[in-house]
Amino acid sequence: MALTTQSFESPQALTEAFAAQLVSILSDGIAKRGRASLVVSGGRTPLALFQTLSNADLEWDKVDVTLADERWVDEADDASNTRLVRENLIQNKASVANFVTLKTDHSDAKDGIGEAESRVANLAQPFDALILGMGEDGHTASLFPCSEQVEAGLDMDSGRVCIAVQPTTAPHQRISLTLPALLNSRNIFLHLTGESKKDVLTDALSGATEVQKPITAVVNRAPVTLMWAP
Ligand SMILES: O=C1O[C@H](COP(=O)(O)O)[C@@H](O)[C@H](O)[C@H]1O
Repeated sequence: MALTTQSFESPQALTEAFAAQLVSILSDGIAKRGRASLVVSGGRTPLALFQTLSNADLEWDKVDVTLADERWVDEADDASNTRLVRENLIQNKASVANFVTLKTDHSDAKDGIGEAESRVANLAQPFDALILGMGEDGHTASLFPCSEQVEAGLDMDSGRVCIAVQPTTAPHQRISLTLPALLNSRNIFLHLTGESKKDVLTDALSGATEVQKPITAVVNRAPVTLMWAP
């Protein structure tokens, strides 16, 4: 297990420090390789981070942004992670970034997998930075422990980059990057706020199986930096 924790006294302090680290990583990626890639998560946790990042000085026209997972809803829907990213991150100075979405026009996520994988394949990899979130059930990206697809999503030998997921304890069909696709990242962050999420992570890392708490599958295989504030 390789988890390094950076704790902050407030969500605002976390946001500022995290944004600065991401800018440094992405700038370094641009300097070394000409472009940089950032994989973000949806949900509520990254909202302030997205807003702060969107105002950061960076050669955003050389940055590719995509999502670790998406709810299979129209972009106009409040639950759309794409909408969240467009309205909060792909704004201001970051409005010129190349945002690659996972959602396709197919009505079923299973039918959109091929197209989504082709889009991701066009991005330079390994990704420079991956920001994961985590749900109270230990899911990360949309690798839900309650879903029939969790084992396939965690399969390191599947050869798949994306998977369609139907959670039974959360709304909406999903598309998610698979575990091997997520791990194909130079810098992996887990972004959590609040005591209860920290407790979930501590419990998960003290004996749960990867299928029970998919976040452990990431921490078991790669260096992960936990960015946490109360
Ligand atoms: O459904 C999702 O949940 C997780 C956690 O979201 P949060 O609202 O608790 O921050 C998120 O990481 C994932 O991208 C999202 O689709």
